[in-house]
Amino acid sequence: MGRRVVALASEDTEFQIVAAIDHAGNPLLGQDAGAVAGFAPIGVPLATDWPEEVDVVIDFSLPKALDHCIESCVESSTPLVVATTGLSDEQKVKLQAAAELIPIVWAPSMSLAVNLTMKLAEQVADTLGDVVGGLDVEIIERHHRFKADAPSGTALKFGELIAKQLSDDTLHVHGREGHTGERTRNEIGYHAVRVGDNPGEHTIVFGMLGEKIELNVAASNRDCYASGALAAAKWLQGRPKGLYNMFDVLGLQSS
Ligand SMILES: NC(=O)C1=CN([C@@H]2O[C@H](COP(=O)(O)OP(=O)(O)OC[C@H]3O[C@@H](n4cnc5c(N)ncnc54)[C@H](OP(=O)(O)O)[C@@H]3O)[C@@H](O)[C@H]2O)C=CC1
Ligand SMILES: O=C(O)C1=N[C@H](C(=O)O)C[C@H](O)C1
Repeated sequence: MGRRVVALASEDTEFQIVAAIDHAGNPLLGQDAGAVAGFAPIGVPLATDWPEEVDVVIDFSLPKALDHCIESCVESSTPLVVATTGLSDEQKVKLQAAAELIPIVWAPSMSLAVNLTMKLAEQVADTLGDVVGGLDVEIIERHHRFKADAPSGTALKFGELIAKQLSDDTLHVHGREGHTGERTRNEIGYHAVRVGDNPGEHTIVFGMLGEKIELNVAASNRDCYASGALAAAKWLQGRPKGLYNMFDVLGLQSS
């Protein structure tokens, strides 16, 4: 994702890339970030040093890298876009605490289509929550074989938003195996498929007795996430401290 963010930002005159951060063990350190992204050099080497003064930081990394990123942004009062998924509960609390000091956009998917589909999913769950015979919700996500976390942060977010529209005692069930017995009415099932270079696909199945609805949203490439993160970075400029998400950025927040 770092490569695509660099590529799209370097084509956008509103951005000036001043740093590209990776960890000390990365063999590409010292190489020009533009060239690493497959384009012309931009005069910014891949480095470990945190820049002193920047307008915004975009983080697509690993949970283990995020703590340092949050601390550095708080220390330098820099707005932050967090796209990394698979955070621990402790990290989520840390992020919330940091948002009391700096403006942060945090979202498991920066994609416009995914965020819009989340709104549709909320609407379906709200409308069908009490349907006669019951509503079964299953979330199937597909990603590339390199993905480190499962289920995807986006699948978990879909589940969280849908659960808010259903009963308070919703159970989140990850996969099924063996003699599971009948499916209960109050569970949301998650299924993580890892195949090839899939850039991300989510299918939300709302199953009833006699009919079903499926919402499917699929990326053709990863630029939807990079461009969403860049839109979030622009949107953050001049915002007060606080924790925001892509619904805020895209104007999809319900009143
Ligand atoms: N919110 C969204 O829209 C999206 C979120 N994501 C999430 O973004 C994250 C990154 O995804 P992706 O780019 O595919 O993953 P990659 O593994 O390809 O990239 C992660 C990068 O972070 C580097 N890294 C590791 N440790 C550190 C560190 N301590 N400091 C700085 N950089 C470090 C890795 O280096 P090395 O390879 O050497 O370990 C690697 O270059 C994942 O959590 C993914 O789920 C992805 C797409 C969209
Ligand atoms: O790792 C990925 O690739 C993606 N991760 C995010 C997630 O976990 O939801 C977003 C997107 O689906 C791509």
